Amino acid sequence: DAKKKKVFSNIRDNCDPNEQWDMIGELGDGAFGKVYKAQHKTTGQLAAAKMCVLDNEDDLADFTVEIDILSECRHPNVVELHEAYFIDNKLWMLLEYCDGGALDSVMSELEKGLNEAQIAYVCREMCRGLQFLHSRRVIHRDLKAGNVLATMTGGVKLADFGVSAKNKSTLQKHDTFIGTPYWMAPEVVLCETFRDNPYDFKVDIWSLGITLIEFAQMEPPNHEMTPMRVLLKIQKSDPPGLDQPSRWSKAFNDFIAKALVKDPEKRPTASDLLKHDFVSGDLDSKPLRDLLLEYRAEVVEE
Ligand SMILES: COc1ccc(Nc2ncnc(-c3cccnc3Nc3cc(NC(=O)c4cccc(C(F)(F)F)c4)ccc3C)n2)cc1
Repeated sequence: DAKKKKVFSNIRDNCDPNEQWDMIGELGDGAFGKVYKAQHKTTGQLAAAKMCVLDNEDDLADFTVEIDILSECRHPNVVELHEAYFIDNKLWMLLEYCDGGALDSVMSELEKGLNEAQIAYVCREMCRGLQFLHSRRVIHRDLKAGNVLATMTGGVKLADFGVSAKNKSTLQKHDTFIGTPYWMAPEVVLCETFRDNPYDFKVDIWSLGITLIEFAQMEPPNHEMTPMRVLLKIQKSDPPGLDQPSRWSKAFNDFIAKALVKDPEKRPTASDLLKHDFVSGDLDSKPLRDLLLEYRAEVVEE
């Protein structure tokens, strides 16, 4: 039938990825199954391979939303899907391997936040990724340092390892699912987002602002509070800012203030923010590449 046909449009049916790829290491054990570091047997290309066991066909339908998004959203600042396979009730997704890892791991391994030059460069790349996703009517909904991947050549890629809105329906079947609240926009906390609300995509702009504070301070605002307390605080309080504003430039403080506007209609778009002087200068990837070399040295040492 048409639906089944559609489901297999981006997926290789009944091909075994292990024929073309060697699993050479483990990258994580996600909510939906294992993630491996994989190497192509002939080209040597590296990939991150996620294998999910699907107990029935309609779970497959949920995962094809993610595959459709990744297949349609090809952009330098969005993680790239190489292949998807479906065999023996197992769904495999192989993505380009980002050899710098996720930026929250970099900060926790080095036990320090990013400096302003690194933050400005990463911020510009994230805004470009968001501008692209939003132009494709895709809302990320779970932006945070843990969902930003880097490459040793200075690439910055938006990813989504959690169980975000794309697969939310799977989770809502079992229980109500609320993501980590620290990065959550006020309108999400107040459940003011409703069907085809034209400002829904603005939730990513708020989370971007919170993620910039996370890059600067290693943790998002209110990280010391329980998730429930944070939900109340976000909707009640004025927008957060940097703990020590004087340590940072006026442009950085101003960019955060612009992104963290409580009213989504007044909050700027990613395109608006790309004109801000915090990210419109001549930004270089070198500060970020140097940080990743430091991180690699640390990790290799262990
Ligand atoms: C621990 O050290 C490392 C070192 C390198 C890496 N590099 C790396 N590179 C690429 N992917 C991954 C990865 C790690 C753990 C789990 N999943 C990963 N990638 C991945 C992402 C996805 N999906 C998305 O990123 C995604 C899903 C929905 C929407 C979107 C977006 F909106 F951003 F486009 C993105 C699907 C399958 C996989 C294997 N990890 C990670 C950890």
